[in-house]
Amino acid sequence: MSAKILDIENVTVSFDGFKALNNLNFSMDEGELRVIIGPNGAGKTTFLDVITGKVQPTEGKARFKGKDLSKRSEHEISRLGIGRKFQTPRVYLNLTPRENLELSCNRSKNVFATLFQKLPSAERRTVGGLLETIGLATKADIPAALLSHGEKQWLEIGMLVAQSPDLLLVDEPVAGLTDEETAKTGELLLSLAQSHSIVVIEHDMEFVRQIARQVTVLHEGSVLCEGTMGEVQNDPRVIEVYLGAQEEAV
Ligand SMILES: Nc1ncnc2c1ncn2[C@@H]1O[C@H](COP(=O)(O)OP(=O)(O)OP(=O)(O)O)[C@@H](O)[C@H]1O
Repeated sequence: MSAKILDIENVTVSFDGFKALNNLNFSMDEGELRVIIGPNGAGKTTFLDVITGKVQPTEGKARFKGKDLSKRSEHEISRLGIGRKFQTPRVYLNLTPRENLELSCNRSKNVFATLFQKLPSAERRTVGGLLETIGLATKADIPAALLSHGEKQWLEIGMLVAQSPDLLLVDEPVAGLTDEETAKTGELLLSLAQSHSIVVIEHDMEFVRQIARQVTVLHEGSVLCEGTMGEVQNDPRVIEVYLGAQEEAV
């Protein structure tokens, strides 16, 4: 039996009686890349909030590598090895991509120490490798403010990876990106999936098709169905609550 990196058991989250998650059960193996889709309000963000400790379950348990996450702070959970990428990039715009990555490699030191002290050679190599991985080697030393929206997203993904998490949670990484940037983001996540477990939330179906192996569909706070992209997109329940509505909107 392979180890479960995430195990969510009968989790309910109530906001004043409204169940944003409703008896949700979900598990994921170590090394998996899982895409989560579902209509607006299905509970996708709340699901990530439970994993990162931002929201506590009203009922049920969330476990990471067998460790109960309840009553742990967001900071503690991040130190256990869970990194989260929010929808809008959070990079230091006045610093260069290299400096942003150096800071992330070295969270325990303060900003000035990181910027003005020489990094140990192993860390310099890591930053160099990360700049290659995220496709920003040629823009490593310009202010991050000059990067495109897509490049800022890749930089933030790189900053997350620099902290060596075992599990990456990535919320709508291609919203607002060009088609070319979207395809490159897919390649980046697929390459990171070789060495990390990753959960991606996304609405862009082209992108989901590009990266998805296993897809979980959330609806009204519960798992509606799970399977390969082919299985999920032909499931009449998914077409009814999600994909059908998406096509009408196009
Ligand atoms: N703090 C809160 N207080 C009250 N209701 C909330 C709170 N957070 C979320 N909700 C409600 O819970 C439901 C699930 O929200 P959530 O943001 O998790 O959905 P989602 O699937 O991420 O949606 P979207 O695709 O629009 O981002 C929504 O109806 C939302 O209004």
